[in-house]
Amino acid sequence: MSTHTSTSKITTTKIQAMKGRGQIVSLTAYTKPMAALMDPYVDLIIVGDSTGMVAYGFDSTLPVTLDMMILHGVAVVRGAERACVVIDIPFATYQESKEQAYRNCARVLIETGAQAVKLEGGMELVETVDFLVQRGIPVMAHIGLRPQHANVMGGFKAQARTEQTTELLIKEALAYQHAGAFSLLVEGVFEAAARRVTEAVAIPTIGIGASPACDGQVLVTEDMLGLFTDFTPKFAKQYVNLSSTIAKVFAEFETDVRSGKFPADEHCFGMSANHE
Ligand SMILES: Nc1nc(=O)c2c([nH]1)NC[C@@H]1CN(c3ccc(C(=O)N[C@@H](CCC(=O)O)C(=O)O)cc3)CN21
Ligand SMILES: CC(C)C(=O)C(=O)O
Ligand SMILES: [Mg+2]
Repeated sequence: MSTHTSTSKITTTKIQAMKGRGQIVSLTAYTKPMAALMDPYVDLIIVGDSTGMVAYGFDSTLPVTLDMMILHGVAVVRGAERACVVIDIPFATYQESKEQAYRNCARVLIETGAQAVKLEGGMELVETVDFLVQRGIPVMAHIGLRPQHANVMGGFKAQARTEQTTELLIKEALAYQHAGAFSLLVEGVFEAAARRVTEAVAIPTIGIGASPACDGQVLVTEDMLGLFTDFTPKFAKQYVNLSSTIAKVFAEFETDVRSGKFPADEHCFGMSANHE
């Protein structure tokens, strides 16, 4: 049951103010019906570039385009009455320059009506985030495991295991806060690092594979529902296996069609009372 009493839109400033007031609840969505189903229960909906792996079958998020994110963003915004909607900006559409980032992030917000964008980065992207926020674009900064960096990192590997890498993560988090990010997405980091980052910054941390120490939690919805089975990150809790339910329905449909049980009279035009 949702604890929210009003149906007014949750803004990025409301999300920012939720730090220290209980856990922030978030899930990913790529379509209108999923967004509408989760809207009463979540504070934040992230239109993730994980859609490239979950819905399109790519083996990384790199081939996802700005046009794909905009179309999914349009759909999700139509299903999200109250949750804050944040859209992932895909690989190679913001790293070239802060002007390129502004042009593409502005296009995403204008064409979708979402509240904010999410960008993956380290220290190299702080100046860009500052540029965007000063010009009216709310940014969630995605730190730690950055799937768009998988080719440089040698795959999807947990981050901030050592004291040195933990200190770098804290430095990045503080720099993004200073640049005006309204929140941080912290992915795939060791518990001690997530806890120290969350304690160090005044903006909320939303974790995925980043321990309960964060100010909020997000999961890829298809992982939680058992609708994505190509791989399972250690941090993905599967609440239900909808894949097996759906497969059973498809098998039943096959049986019905092959046996002539479907369609029945009630599914057909002109077959009700009198056959000539
Ligand atoms: N369906 C889905 N769920 C996700 O969480 C997700 C995506 N797709 N696509 C984009 C990224 C990729 N992510 C991933 C993918 C794989 C692992 C993984 O298999 N990790 C291993 C090894 C970790 C290590 O070596 O440190 C694990 O056991 O969790 C983690 C995150 C998270 N994101
Ligand atoms: C970590 C999650 C929210 C993400 O970036 C994605 O789904 O693409
Ligand atoms: Mg992403």
